[in-house]
Amino acid sequence: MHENIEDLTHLKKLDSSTVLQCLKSRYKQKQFYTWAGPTLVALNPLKDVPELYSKRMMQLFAHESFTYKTPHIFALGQRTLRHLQWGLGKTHQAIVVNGESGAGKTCNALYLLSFLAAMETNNNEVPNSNNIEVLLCKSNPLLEALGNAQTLKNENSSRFGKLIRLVYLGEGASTQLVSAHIETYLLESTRVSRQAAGERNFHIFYQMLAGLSDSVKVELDLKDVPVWEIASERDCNAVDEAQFHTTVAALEQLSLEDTTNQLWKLLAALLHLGNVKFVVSKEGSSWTTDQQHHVESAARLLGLNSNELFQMVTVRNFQAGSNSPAVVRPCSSQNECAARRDTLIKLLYRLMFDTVLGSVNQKLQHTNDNGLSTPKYLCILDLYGFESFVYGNSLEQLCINYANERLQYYFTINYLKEQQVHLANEVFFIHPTTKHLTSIETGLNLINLEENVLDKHNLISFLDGPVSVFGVLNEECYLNRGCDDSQVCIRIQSSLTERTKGVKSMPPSPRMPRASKTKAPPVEFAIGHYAGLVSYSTVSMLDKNRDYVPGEMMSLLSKSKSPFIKLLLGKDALIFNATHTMNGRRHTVLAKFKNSLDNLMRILNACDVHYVRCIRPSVSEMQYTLSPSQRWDEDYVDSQLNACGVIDTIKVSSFGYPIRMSHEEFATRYQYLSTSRGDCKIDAKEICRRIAENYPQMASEIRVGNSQMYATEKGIELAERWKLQIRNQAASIVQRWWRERLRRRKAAETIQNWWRTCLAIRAANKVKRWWKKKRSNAQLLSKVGQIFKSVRIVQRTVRRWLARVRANRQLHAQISCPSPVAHIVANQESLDDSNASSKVSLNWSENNNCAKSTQSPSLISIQLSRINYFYSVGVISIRRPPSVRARFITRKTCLPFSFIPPRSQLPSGLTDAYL
Ligand SMILES: Nc1ncnc2c1ncn2[C@@H]1O[C@H](COP(=O)(O)OP(=O)(O)OP(=O)(O)O)[C@@H](O)[C@H]1O
Repeated sequence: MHENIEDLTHLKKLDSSTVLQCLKSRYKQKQFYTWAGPTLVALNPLKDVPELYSKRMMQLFAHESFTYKTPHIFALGQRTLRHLQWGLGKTHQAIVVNGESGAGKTCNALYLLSFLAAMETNNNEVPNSNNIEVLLCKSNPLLEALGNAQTLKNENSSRFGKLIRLVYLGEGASTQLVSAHIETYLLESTRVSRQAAGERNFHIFYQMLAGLSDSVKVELDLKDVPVWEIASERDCNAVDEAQFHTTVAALEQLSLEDTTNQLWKLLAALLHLGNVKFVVSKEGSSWTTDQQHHVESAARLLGLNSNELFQMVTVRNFQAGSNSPAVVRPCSSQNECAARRDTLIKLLYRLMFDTVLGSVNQKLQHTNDNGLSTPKYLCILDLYGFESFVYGNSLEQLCINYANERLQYYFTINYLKEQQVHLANEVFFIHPTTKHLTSIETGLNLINLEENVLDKHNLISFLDGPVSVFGVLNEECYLNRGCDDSQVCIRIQSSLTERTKGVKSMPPSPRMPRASKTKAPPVEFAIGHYAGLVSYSTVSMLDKNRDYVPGEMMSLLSKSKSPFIKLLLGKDALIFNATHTMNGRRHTVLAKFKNSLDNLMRILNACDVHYVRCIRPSVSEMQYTLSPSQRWDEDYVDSQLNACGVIDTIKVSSFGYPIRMSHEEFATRYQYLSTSRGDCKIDAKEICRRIAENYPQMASEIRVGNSQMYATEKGIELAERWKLQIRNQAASIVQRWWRERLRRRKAAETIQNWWRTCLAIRAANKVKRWWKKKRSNAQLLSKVGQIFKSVRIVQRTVRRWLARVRANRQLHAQISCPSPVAHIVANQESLDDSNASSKVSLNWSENNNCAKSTQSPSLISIQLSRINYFYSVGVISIRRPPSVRARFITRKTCLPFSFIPPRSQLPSGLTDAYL
């Protein structure tokens, strides 16, 4: 019965066969991921397993406690993100996904990216289409279309290396993804013009041929062409058309729809150029072609003159010195013409790839940097896998394998060796109850890395040192002395004979003629890489390394009327200049590649690196129909495990502590776990010791070393959990105390309220009483007032009456007293009488002077029978015109003082009396 455990470091027996059996039994149970200490071993299922990467799984792994138990690519993503958020180890984090071609690197990197994107949107919200994580996921199909191709090993092989740098801002849970940048390494541009048998060009060509509408094809002259030399339509497969729409959608989603048409134009031009073949002209001194229509189409699509284009491809410009005039000479052979044509095709494709990538990077650029916090990077490196073909490994394979070699060396030095040296030098504080790790105390003798590391170091210096494969190839390119392929091969072999550790004798390839029989010059050399022996062919290696772009090609392209070509060249002007060294020589492909790898290593050095080792269970074609056990090729898996150092990792990790931090950092972070917190006299190391003492459960997970603290992932998880627990307890104490305070305050307020209410009631009662009293007084007053009012009315009435009586009396008295005032006395009978005038006694002074007198009487009384008529106003004049008896002219109306009978009752002749 084989052990089936989730972490290979927990195996009782740490050897290859036990590890293999464990992985095999897990593979059969469809458990494709296994921990090897901090490293994740990912077995390629060779078929889709959607349930393994579902949204539900993402949600499960987003939950912290799940992280360190179940091996999964999401668990590694979650762990790395936690390290970034908590600031464990270095500020920046990196995940290196490596393995052979077809082992599943790209798939795992994509799942990782989608998990990180989901974590950013909290797994359930609908993300904004302009969010960085969404744009990143959208850019993937586009980059795959432009940079992936079908190879013998993998139907969707990445033909470029990719470093995705995610930029986060903020601390802890508020850490947020703000931008991203995709850096690419060495696009295999030679594939555009030529592919090995059984392989295809980049996917985009087939997608275009399968998906473009007829009208667009007519516009691009793509119709009715029997064969395309660089991307045969016959190689189109069922998924190309569907993928064409995905690529177009990705271009639209990234707002690059303007580029789409230009892209098809450029790719169509490359197809046309690829079909151009060269024949010697009739005169024999120049070149011509049978495919003039392809030249015409290519020139039209590139915005160039067709004659100039053909001329540029078939005629070379020489310049002996910078001051000497240029010499123009036709190419010496068909191959030379074809090479110049291919250079143009490769150049345009590479520029197009860089421009599209530049646009994608612009979209992913950081927009809301608040400048308050320093950015933290989470890098995902998906570099091409180790490659070794039976025949035809060339400069591309040399670069790819060199990159893998350097990554492997980095891993060996930075992880395994460092672990070993560190653990050996540290004298650990071991808790008395722990019987674990006695091997550390007695010394680390389990792994002997010395020789291994030195070997790798030698091999890398053999590849890129001053006297090395790269050295020879670069030197030959710079000297340009016309060395042929076999001379280069011999130079590589002979100049490095003393360093034969790296160069091993290589049996001739089956396809190569045997040297002994044919005496053919050697064109192959072999290198013993960490992953196996690889034979490289030097055929065309120098040309590929030189990657020469003729000046006349650049000047012709700069005359293009196409704005897209101008855009590509705008970038290339910089690239073209940058490809020249200080001494005027052009940088070779190998030199540029080494520079970019040096840069990559610098980035990785600034990061805490986590590894995903992808393992392909079988070397043969994808065997979807076979059962998992049938798909398992033990020797092949074993070689991969050994090659990528999984076995070494397991050995070191079984007693290693991947997380390290200074005593001070640990003490500050976990001081809550120490009983002596806040005591400044105790040093950080002592606090760490006390923490380790306080928690024996953590003893095997956390070690107090001489120079720093060591912890396992589990140890940190436990420490974080306890820290949280203590914080929660402290928080609940503070809350309790605070609530108690609030309750007391509330109680005091209640008492104060009650007392204030009592006081208020008392005061109110007082006011009420006073008011009552006041009101009774007021009532009394109002009664008195009413009495007074009544009294006043009575008084007024009485006074009026008295005044009237007095006036009457006065009137009577006036009448009786002789005065110059007219006194008219009339009786009723006389008035009634028709001859009244005779009876009315008008008694006034005959002298009318009184009317003029200023002393007019104040009251005139006219008695008619029993009625007295009073006129109290001064009479100005009394007249007796002949028509009436008498007329009294008064100063003002006499009405208020007079009793005026109705006119009908007035005696005739007194009509005016009341004027
Ligand atoms: N986790 C996985 N789930 C399902 N299928 C997978 C998985 N990993 C890999 N595969 C299958 O294996 C194939 C090769 O994987 P992938 O392209 O990721 O390899 P690679 O290591 O990136 O290769 P290269 O270096 O050539 O780009 C995929 O096309 C897919 O069919």
